[in-house]
Amino acid sequence: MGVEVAVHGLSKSFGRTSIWRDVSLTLPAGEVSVLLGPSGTGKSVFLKCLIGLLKPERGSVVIDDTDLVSCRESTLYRLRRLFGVLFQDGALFGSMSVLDNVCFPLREHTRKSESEVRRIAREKLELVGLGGAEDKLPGEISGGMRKRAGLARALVLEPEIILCDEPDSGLDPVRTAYLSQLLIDLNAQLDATILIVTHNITVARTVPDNLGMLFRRELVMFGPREVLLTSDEPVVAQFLNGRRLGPIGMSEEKDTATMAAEREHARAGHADGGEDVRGVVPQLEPTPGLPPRDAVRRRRERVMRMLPTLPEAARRSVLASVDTQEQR
Ligand SMILES: Nc1ncnc2c1ncn2[C@@H]1O[C@H](COP(=O)(O)OP(=O)(O)OP(=O)(O)O)[C@@H](O)[C@H]1O
Repeated sequence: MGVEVAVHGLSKSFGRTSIWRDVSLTLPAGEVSVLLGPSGTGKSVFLKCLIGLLKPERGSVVIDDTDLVSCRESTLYRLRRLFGVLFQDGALFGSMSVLDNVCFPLREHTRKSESEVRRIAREKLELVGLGGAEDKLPGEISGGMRKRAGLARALVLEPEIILCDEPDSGLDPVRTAYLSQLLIDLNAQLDATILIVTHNITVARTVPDNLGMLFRRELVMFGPREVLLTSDEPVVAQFLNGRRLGPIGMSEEKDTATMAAEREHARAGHADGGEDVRGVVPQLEPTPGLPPRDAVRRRRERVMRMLPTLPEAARRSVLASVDTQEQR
């Protein structure tokens, strides 16, 4: 099973520019979490801090009782082996075939024989539905296939934690839906802890067990999906509905005068865009034939324990989903 990642009081700046401060959240072991946030709020920087590629000024990232921020270089190297990362652009080597790209981490980090390396790489390519593309170069396959090849490469070292930086960027809605299903299927098969960074509202609504959001250099919220999906918090509600009306503007933050003017426009019947979808939509389930996700049972127990602390709307939604699960 995947491991828990406990982030406490994390702050990161570049020079005098603070990216975010005092971020605390726990990625529960083996569950799928999504981190949302407008462009430029530091989601990718957060992922890089989690794997120790960037060093935050303050705070801790604890995995298996070890703080990855303050540990020695050799310990960091060992802890990094727990992670598989899908970078935004897939980060494939353009001159290597898809198969060689996926073999790469095994050749670099293990002493496995060449036939074993190829066997594992082919197995992961099958898992992401790329069995037939192994001899192609990255430039010869579609963007969606490159994402899946990047995912196969992220999986070869059997990671316990999978980080996906905008797996949906550049994909059409249909391919995004396939990728979302793939992530849920992988979670059912591997039981790894997964964190997905995205702007995509549909992914945020349908994939994760837990949702969080970064805005104005802070973690606005993080918790069970029902909490954010039923939240009236203006930033969260605006983002999850893709509306112009609200605190988030084109360059991240709006002043009060702009917000007031936009409210007037909306009152006068000017369309605001957005979907205005409210409430908790059903979460994706593994493809029929795959095992059920163990995370669902563990999460149910965990969320039931925290039920008294949740807002009323979230509580009702959790109880309704528990009823549905029990009726099956
Ligand atoms: N190595 C770096 N040195 C200096 N500034 C950086 C560095 N890496 C990122 N930044 C800055 O940190 C901020 C957050 O960047 P980041 O890529 O994490 O945002 P993001 O939320 O992932 O954005 P997007 O959704 O558009 O990908 C940006 O202003 C970026 O310019």
